[in-house]
Amino acid sequence: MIVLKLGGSAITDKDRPETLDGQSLAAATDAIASSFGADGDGAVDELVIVHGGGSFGHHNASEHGVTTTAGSRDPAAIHDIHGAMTTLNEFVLSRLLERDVPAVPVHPFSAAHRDADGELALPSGQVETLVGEGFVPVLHGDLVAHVGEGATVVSGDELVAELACSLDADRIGLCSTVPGVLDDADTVVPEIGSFDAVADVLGESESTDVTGGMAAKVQALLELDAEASIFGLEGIERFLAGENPGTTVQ
Ligand SMILES: Nc1ncnc2c1ncn2[C@@H]1O[C@H](COP(=O)(O)OP(=O)(O)OP(=O)(O)O)[C@@H](O)[C@H]1O
Ligand SMILES: C=C(C)CCOP(=O)(O)O
Repeated sequence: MIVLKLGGSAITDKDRPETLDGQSLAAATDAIASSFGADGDGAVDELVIVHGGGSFGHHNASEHGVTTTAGSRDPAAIHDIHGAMTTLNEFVLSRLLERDVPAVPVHPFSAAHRDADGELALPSGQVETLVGEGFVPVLHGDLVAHVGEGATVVSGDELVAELACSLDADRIGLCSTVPGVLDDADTVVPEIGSFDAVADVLGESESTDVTGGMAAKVQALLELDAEASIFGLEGIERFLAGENPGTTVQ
């Protein structure tokens, strides 16, 4: 079982609200299509995809003052933010379907919630069953009901971390707009074993981002038992083939 996140910054133009990066999304979905269901060694047949928001959720959430901890009880705000994410989800699904990947949507807003402490509960039975039936479930960063807050943002990275545990994933990959975690000299750090070792170079996203950029990503991955990779678009095919492109977080 592989859990792969397509970062919003990799598949959208993060600086222009609700703008797809069509070329990058095509490259990502080409890479997935050539690995999923392929014959021979290393073929991928159990895959869950999660995508982030990029320019399709962060701008909306930011305008409404909604983050992973500060929520909203305004139905219009909720429709706006969730609607932006389902629009992007439709684009991702259609590009995958065009390439014969049996992709189907799973919307976290309808399934997950946070308790009063912000702990996320995400059922995974539907995802596991869909995978067992030959589908590729495609989840996305979204809003979730949050006790005492209305609804707050859940990032794709958080969903990946939850699914990795509940599905006991063998491999976890995060594709972003960078080729991995970069050091001061913009060189890819091959391995990260502790947050302190890289805290100085880890920052937020350069674009509007309500979920914490690279620092939050690394923190979420360090909490997992399994190792995870962070890589750029060019790394997807290698990752799906069993290699460790970019940065390995363990
Ligand atoms: N040390 C670092 N190495 C690499 N990127 C970093 C670093 N520090 C901060 N960043 C920023 O983190 C960004 C990646 O995080 P971001 O949350 O934007 O990624 P994403 O998951 O692809 O997008 P989204 O959150 O929209 O799904 C990079 O584009 C870069 O601007
Ligand atoms: C902003 C929203 C609604 C989702 C963000 O998901 P992410 O891009 O994975 O952080």
